[in-house]
Amino acid sequence: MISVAEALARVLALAPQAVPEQVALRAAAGRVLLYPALAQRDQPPFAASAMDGYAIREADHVPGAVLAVAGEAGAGHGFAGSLAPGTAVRIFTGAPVPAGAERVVLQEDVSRDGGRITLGDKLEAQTHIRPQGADFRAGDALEAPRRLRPVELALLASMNLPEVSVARRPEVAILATGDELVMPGEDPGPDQIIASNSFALAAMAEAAGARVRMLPIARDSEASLQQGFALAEGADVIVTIGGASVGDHDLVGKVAADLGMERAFWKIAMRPGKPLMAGRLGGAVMLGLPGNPVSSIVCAHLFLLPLLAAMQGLPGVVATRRAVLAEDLPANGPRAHYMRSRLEAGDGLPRITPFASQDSSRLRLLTEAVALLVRPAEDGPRKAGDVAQYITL
Ligand SMILES: Nc1nc2c(c(=O)[nH]1)N[C@H]1C(S)=C(S)[C@@H](COP(=O)(O)OP(=O)(O)OC[C@H]3O[C@@H](n4cnc5c(N)ncnc54)[C@H](O)[C@@H]3O)O[C@H]1N2
Ligand code: MOO
Repeated sequence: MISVAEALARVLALAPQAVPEQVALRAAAGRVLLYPALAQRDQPPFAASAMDGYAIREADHVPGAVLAVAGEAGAGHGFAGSLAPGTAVRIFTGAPVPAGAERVVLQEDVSRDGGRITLGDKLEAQTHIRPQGADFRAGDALEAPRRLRPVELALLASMNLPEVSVARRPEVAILATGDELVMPGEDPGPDQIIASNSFALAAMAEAAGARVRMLPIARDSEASLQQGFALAEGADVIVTIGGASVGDHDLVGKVAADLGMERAFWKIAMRPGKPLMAGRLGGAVMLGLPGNPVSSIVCAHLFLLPLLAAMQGLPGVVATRRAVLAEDLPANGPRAHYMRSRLEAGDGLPRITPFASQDSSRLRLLTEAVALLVRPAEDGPRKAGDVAQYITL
């Protein structure tokens, strides 16, 4: 059995390059910007007032100075002339600062009498002027690749970019397999259970930028699985659930191989998730996830999400963080163990406690977990207080 790191490297080696597509800014939320986006103009495009008040010359900035108000500058409507000595221009937040003006005094700090203002006794050091290009200059880049959050959309808009080049969303086909499965809301027979994993996997894939095609459940027969794979035609990633192990009804690997799947691996030194398989099937990457709900979801965190990231031009990494063990742990076996755990605040690093049961069928327990404690294969016994790695769920 190969290690988790080797398995991830082989999965990422299957990832095709990101395909660029041009989309309107309104459709770009959550998408991955593939190339640096260059500002088309300075922002602000002119020296702008940061406050409502009066634009004046530096030489006139003396306590008690009396200045004649020569005109007005509003946001969107600048003052046409230039500011003569001994004069002020009424100015509002966002307005271009008139030529000749060197600072803005707040309206609260002056008294106005008809066409004149008198400066107060106390003067401020701040000029209340935002220099041209203070936020960014024409040609400045929003670096890529990066996933676009709301704030980046606002930045791209202010750079005057109505469209951006983002990675095409990979399409993921999800194929649950098993005679025992029915969909939620259907009428399960006495030996049946409800298919649950696909709902978590679909949501995870969509949150990672993919489009999802949820296929009808395939039965434990070669014909039904072949039909399932046929329905996955055209998808970029085919995720199967279940039928991956060694039982007589675990036919996913066989049917995929018959259809020409080039296997990258089957079985990894990992718990949960041992029977994971991966390969290339036609134009798609195939990930064969184990059926146990926790196993499939943990494998999706460790392999499907990095794969989808890589397919969109992002690094395919699983971020780990550090925590302190809240209790002693016995030595780990030959498979890396991803233990469902809770976290609590500590002094410095958080404290992590794995649940007593790590049964890979227990979804409800998984909903209580916020972290997966990573126990490397063959890790020795650990003491409370030792530092360990975890993955956030
Ligand atoms: N003799 C051995 N038996 C098993 C081994 C082994 O090495 N030797 N490995 C075990 C491990 S580890 C896992 S994990 C499971 C996974 O096996 P499969 O991938 O073949 O999964 P199934 O047998 O189809 O299902 C396992 C379990 O999960 C339920 N299931 C399946 N699909 C869904 C779904 N979409 N939603 C909810 N639940 C699902 C299924 O009913 C089974 O209870 O094999 C061990 N056996
Ligand atoms: O590897 Mo299995 O996923 O432990 O239950």
